[in-house]
Amino acid sequence: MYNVREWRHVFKLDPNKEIDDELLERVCESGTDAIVVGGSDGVTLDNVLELMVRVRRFPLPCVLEVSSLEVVTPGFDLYFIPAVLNTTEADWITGLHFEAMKEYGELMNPDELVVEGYCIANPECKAAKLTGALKRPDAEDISAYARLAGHLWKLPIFYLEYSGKYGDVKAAQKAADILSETKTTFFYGGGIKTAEQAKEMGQYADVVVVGNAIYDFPEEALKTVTAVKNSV
Ligand SMILES: CC(C)=CCC/C(C)=C/CC/C(C)=C/CC/C(C)=C/CC/C(C)=C/CC/C(C)=C/CC/C(C)=C/COP(=O)(O)OP(=O)(O)O
Ligand SMILES: O=P(O)(O)OC[C@@H](O)CO
Ligand SMILES: [Mg+2]
Repeated sequence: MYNVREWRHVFKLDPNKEIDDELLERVCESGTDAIVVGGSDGVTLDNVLELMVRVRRFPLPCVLEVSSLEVVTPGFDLYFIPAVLNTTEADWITGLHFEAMKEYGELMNPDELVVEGYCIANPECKAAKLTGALKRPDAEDISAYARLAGHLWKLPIFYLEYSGKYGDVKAAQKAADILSETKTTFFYGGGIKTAEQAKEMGQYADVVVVGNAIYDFPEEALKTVTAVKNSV
């Protein structure tokens, strides 16, 4: 299932964090729709390849979320390419992407690349500090970014990112309303620690992303899959 429009839930695994074989197996066999390999610091080609090989033993899509040029490598089913909508630093919107086109343009298969319009709504998270997305967008701003991604740029994915912090449910609801009129798939990620939270965001987001909870609260994290899939 390589069409993100059909997904409801993904686990994001951080190559810079340890996960044992038993937990990895439970994560990959949980019924989640895909594994996204990504993180914003300490991500190297070595730890990306190591995790890719381990995830590849399981029959579900394995996606690399490209956070630096160093980790671009063949072998994944899909490549998610973040472009940060709410930064003024051009490197994170088109700059590194331009460098990537120069370096990998002739090698890449465009069908495997999926652009994510990122709205980073937690200015304290690492990705916000890295990319200079330091102004907290309010619900109205988030709606405007959803319109930018969905109506104007017609991106495949709008990603409302609260990395590490549970987000504003009303803002997610408004973004969902806007994106429901478009072909853009709405990803929500950030701070989901319980099945209840996953279910709540799953009412609005097309795809719910669970990251840190896998490492911090694995039993609860595993329950988020059915919670999202059973929500409307
Ligand atoms: C044959 C071959 C080589 C094929 C490959 C084809 C290919 C993939 C070509 C590259 C195409 C391309 C356009 C690449 C883009 C290059 C690039 C570096 C773009 C910039 C991306 C970007 C904006 C990064 C900023 C950081 C960011 C938004 C990361 C997203 C992930 C994220 C937010 C993780 C959360 O971080 P985490 O570490 O989990 O944080 P916590 O510790 O707080 O949890
Ligand atoms: O790690 P958490 O807070 O679950 O966030 C998931 C993902 O959106 C991070 O990019
Ligand atoms: Mg993380």
